[in-house]
Amino acid sequence: MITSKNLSMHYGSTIALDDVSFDVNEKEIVGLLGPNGAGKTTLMRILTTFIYPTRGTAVVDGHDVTQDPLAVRKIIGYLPETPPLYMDMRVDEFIDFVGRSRGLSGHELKKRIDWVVEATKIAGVWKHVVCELSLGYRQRVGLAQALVHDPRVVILDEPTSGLDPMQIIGIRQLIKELAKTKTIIFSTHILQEASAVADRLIIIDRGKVIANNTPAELKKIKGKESLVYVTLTAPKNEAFVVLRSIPGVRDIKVAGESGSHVRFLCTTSSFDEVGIFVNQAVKQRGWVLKELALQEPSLEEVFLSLFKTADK
Ligand SMILES: Nc1ncnc2c1ncn2[C@@H]1O[C@H](COP(=O)(O)OP(=O)(O)OP(=O)(O)O)[C@@H](O)[C@H]1O
Repeated sequence: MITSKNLSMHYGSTIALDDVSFDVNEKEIVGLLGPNGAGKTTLMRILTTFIYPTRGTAVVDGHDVTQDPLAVRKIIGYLPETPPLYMDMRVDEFIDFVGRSRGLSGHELKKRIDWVVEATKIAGVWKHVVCELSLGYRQRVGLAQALVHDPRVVILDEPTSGLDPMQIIGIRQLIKELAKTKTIIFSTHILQEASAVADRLIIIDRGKVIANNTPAELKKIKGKESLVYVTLTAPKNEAFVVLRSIPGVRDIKVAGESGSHVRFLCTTSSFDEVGIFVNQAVKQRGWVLKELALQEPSLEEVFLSLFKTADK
């Protein structure tokens, strides 16, 4: 549905995007993740044809963003970082205006308005003037204007920013619901949010894509070090010394003790070495091995290790 090939964007000497390529499939939810200034907004502004790239191409549903921007705009719903609202209009007037600007009228317009009012839960502020709305409601009206024309592709720049926890849950549910019929790209700083909602995460750092994986795949990306739990029926001090001597083991902690079992947590550069040495020690010393388990890294740990790697 979306293909980006070697996109670069330079603002003077600032390289906001550097050779960014990726694909987004139809009805996929893709989370764009990265620290401040990573290039997320720039990428979304290119895909929505608000700015043109310095180099490279992006194609949305067969339409090139630089050659056929109007065709792209027709099928995209966009919620920018700051919702594009007319402050002195009432919410009902504003959504009606956006719907008409998008070419809707009559029964079709009414049907779509009824749908966005329900989906974005703005019935309670429907007759309010936009400038009187709280940040959360402004965000929801921003979403309503992005969805009123039933776009096939929805691009949301930090859709949950400024929302309270209940509203955040509501927006996440809405994104999941929308993805039954639409392709969605959203940006966020919040890793938990991205992994809870997205089918795939594209992680950007200083204009470059440093990961493009499902949340499950990301967890499998091997960091430089692994955490391994080893539970033994063995004399604690002796077992500690043996584990400490295994090549690659940098740190050991006693993670728990129960009866004759001791649970160790080893930080190691090689899970395999720990396995080989522990099995040897168990055989030679008559210990009993109760557990040898690689602790799966959290997404946070993977995220941090990706950024550390990109630093080098
Ligand atoms: N109009 C502009 N003129 C000059 N530099 C810009 C402009 N827009 C963005 N930049 C620069 O491009 C880089 C990428 O910015 P961008 O806003 O795309 O990042 P972001 O990932 O969306 O950040 P944030 O999460 O803080 O919104 C930054 O260094 C930013 O300062």
